[in-house]
Amino acid sequence: MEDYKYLFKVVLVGNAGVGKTCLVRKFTQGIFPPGQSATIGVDFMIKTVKVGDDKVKLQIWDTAGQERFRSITQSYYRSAHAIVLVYDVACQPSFDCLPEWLGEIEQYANRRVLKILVGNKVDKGDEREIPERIGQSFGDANAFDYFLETSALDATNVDTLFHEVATRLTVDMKRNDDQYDKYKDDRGGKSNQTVTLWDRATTQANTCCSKHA
Ligand SMILES: Nc1nc2c(ncn2[C@@H]2O[C@H](COP(=O)(O)OP(=O)(O)OP(=O)(O)O)[C@@H](O)[C@H]2O)c(=O)[nH]1
Repeated sequence: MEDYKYLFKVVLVGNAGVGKTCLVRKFTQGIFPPGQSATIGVDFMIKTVKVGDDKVKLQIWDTAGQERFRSITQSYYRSAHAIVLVYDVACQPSFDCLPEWLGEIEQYANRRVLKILVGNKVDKGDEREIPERIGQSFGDANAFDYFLETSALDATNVDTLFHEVATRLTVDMKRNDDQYDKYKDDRGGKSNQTVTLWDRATTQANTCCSKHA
């Protein structure tokens, strides 16, 4: 029996070079990899975090931003509980491509997916091209659940980002569990598979199992 309550799949997307791999490695391994090369296809890493008294396992999928991998990465959207869309605050084209990425999310992801917008590389200071308030208003206007700015280089908000994802998904899952329990109680303890719940089988532990280069 695995020692965690929930398993969540988190998928990072965004233009090539915005820092997706560096964010994942900073969070999972505590390092900023020197000379990080472009991701080929997809890669994943796992980290378990505590949310209150619960252990929650995050399976973090790091996708390639390059256009040529698009058909591979699209297939990872469907099973994601959260999608983290990353741009580089010092790279206007990476921000300008956000609507295109949103289109992909709408087309391929679950309608209830948690959507997080991240402006990375805030350590770049004077090189910044996208002010924080512009990122925030894009997030608000496009129904993102959460927006924040990060730096994989100096670790700004990296833990906060993934803990926020874990916390929001756990709260959501617990709410579903409560509804499920209430539903069973209402039926005198009998459950019925017609109840619509969020991907329970794959989520709950111990059940069965650059864009432009
Ligand atoms: N200054 C600064 N540089 C960063 C940061 N994060 C990543 N980088 C640099 O940006 C470049 C690209 O980083 P990656 O993590 O490979 O970017 P990616 O989004 O995974 O790129 P693809 O795998 O091609 O999609 C590397 O040279 C990193 O060193 C950051 O927070 N600050």
